[in-house]
Amino acid sequence: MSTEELREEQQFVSGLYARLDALREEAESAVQASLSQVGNGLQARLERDVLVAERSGLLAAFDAGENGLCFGRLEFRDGRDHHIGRIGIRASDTERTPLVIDWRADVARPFYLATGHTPMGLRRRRHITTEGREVTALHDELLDLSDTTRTGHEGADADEVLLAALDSARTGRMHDIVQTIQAEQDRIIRAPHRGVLVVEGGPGTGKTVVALHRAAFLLYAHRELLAKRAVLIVGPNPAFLGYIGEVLPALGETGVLLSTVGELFPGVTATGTDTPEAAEVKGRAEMADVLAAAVRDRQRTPEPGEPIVIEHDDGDLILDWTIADQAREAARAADVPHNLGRPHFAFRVIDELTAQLAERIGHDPYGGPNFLGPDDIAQLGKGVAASTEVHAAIEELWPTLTPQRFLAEFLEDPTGLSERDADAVRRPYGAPWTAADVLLLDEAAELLGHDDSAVRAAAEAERAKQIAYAQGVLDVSRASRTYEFEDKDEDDAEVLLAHNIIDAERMAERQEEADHRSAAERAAADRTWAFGHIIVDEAQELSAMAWRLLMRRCPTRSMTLVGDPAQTAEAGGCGSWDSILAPYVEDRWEYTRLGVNYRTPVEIMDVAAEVPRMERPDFMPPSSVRSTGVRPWARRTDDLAASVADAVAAEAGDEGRLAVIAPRELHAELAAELPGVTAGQVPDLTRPVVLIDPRQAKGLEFDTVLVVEPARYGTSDLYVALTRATQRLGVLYGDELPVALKQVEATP
Ligand SMILES: Nc1ncnc2c1ncn2[C@@H]1O[C@H](COP(=O)(O)OP(=O)(O)OP(=O)(O)O)[C@@H](O)[C@H]1O
Repeated sequence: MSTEELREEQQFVSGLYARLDALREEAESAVQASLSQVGNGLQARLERDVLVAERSGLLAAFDAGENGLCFGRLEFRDGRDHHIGRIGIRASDTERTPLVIDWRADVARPFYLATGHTPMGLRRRRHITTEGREVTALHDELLDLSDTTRTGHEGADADEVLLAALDSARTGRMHDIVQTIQAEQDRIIRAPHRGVLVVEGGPGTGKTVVALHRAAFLLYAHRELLAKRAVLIVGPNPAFLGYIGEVLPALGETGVLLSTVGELFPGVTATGTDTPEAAEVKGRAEMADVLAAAVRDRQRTPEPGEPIVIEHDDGDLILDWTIADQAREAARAADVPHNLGRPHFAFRVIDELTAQLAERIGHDPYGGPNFLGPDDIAQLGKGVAASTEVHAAIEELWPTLTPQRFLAEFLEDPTGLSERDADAVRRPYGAPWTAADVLLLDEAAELLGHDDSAVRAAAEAERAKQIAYAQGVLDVSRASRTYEFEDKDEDDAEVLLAHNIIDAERMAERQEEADHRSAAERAAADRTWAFGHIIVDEAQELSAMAWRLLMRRCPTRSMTLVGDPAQTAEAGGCGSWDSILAPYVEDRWEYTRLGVNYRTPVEIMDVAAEVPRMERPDFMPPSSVRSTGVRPWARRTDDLAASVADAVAAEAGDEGRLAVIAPRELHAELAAELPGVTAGQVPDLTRPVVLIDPRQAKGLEFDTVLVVEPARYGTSDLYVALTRATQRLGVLYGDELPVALKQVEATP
């Protein structure tokens, strides 16, 4: 191995870190300086906020660069020579020479795609492995086979770097894969952002990690749009979101909101749980019609012949069926949500009651015209409109409803459902909200609408004021040149932030953002937010009502959906991509498949595949990239807790993570024998031993997995549980072993 090459590369990388330090220092002192700036009034504050916001974005990216800043090098046949890194950095010379190219730039693509067959102009591709700031290894691949020069770092196996990554001990947090993205994954990561892209693949094929890198790529390629509108990533549960939460920050990206669907109704925290039956009913597409009908039911009339009699200073007002029915028809004809229809209803009722009063008061007993003129009638109308009794009657017939009140009342006494379904969802008023309720609350919010015209008008006026103000600031700044908006390292900013001009509108937006929150935070607090792109993981689990909610959050339908129908566990999960997508985009969506399993070694995958094969004999799992030579084992026991504890002691290594996957009803008993174990709804996955149930295991991975009482799981839950291990799998049971696992029992 040539130490000279290693030394040269180390020199380059050290220089790169020195530049990173200088840039970071510059950004930090700019932030400090502007924070301590005591300027005069609003203008100074605005300048300061803009600067701090921009520099903080830079700082996040610089921090991301700290680990694995540079991991590759491309030497082209035409003499071009580029280093590839986690972020792009330029030199401080006048040309702003690129020192390291962002992995997302086009020029970096051959790093992931070039092969001996299609070298894409490359002569040599180098993988640079670092620990901290130290270069520890180089792996070279010669793509131009006619080239006879050698560096001494040519590996026997081009996949050495990939295999080392796959074999490494797990930490309880997902890591990025920028160094080893595979060609089939790269194509998905960089696919055009418009429209719906479906990514299907078996366990461990990298669906999640690819989706996250796609988010990073899209934020890079469409920064102006996506930084403003934010990207939403939807995952199945909070533990999973914690597991994947560090990938994007490690890539320098923070403009992303990670959420479960159940967290997408601001102001509501779902703490309750549904029975599987209730969740299934609540997730059905027909719930949209059921709720719409329930809203119409709240638009009432008095019974014919039983009018509401309203006492009024000028005599009783009779609100009968005819008046209410006509007012209701008029309000419904306006074709607006319920709460916005209420003023139409109220207007009609007040009008009719006023006419009634005028008829009575101004009536000419001798048959002449009414005594009252238009002014008198208008005066009467004002009196009717001001009457609290009249308003109470209107409220009774067409109440103003919040989604929460409407849904709580509906669930207390469900209408429009079969008796069995109604029994499944019925529950007392005020019971805690569940994740499936959130879908119904969102639907209800659409049906009910919110009369916020006054609030919106005020917000628009405020925004216009801010734009005018920002324009003034820009004019002054241009004239006096007392401060610079442009980054001194503007080209770096171009690489990192893709901006260089601040216009008045953007500046006004910045001002709005600066005092409070990022786009992602604002999106989290706004039910009507339209995201720039939505990525849905474990998409096969979402119900029809969940899809309605998500589609409302993404009117442009710029979405990436990843999932594996064979891992569908929820009864309400949608069957096929077709049935999910047809109502929204018909057949205008792209489908792609990932076929290689990077997680589970072939020994474990062979066992796991038997499970779905029981139901579908032609089932083909993704092919595993690795083989460990370690076969899974199964053991029968009369003392489950003690045997699990023994197995944990025997299997847990010094490094890495072990998961005991067991039915929830056994958790207390097992945890008692496992000191230091982490369990519960959101277990700390970074701890060495974790106790979870099969549903919680979704999307996660561990070095070693012990599956307990597998006969108690459904097919897909068992398949998920068996495919979580990167190294070793053991099965412990007291009841019985499912037929699909009989072959494992035979192993010693
Ligand atoms: N190109 C790659 N380089 C290094 N590691 C990779 C690569 N692709 C996937 N992996 C690793 O493989 C493992 C499985 O990836 P991931 O969790 O994204 O798979 P998945 O398809 O979402 O699986 P599941 O459906 O079982 O949840 C992760 O540890 C991931 O980092």
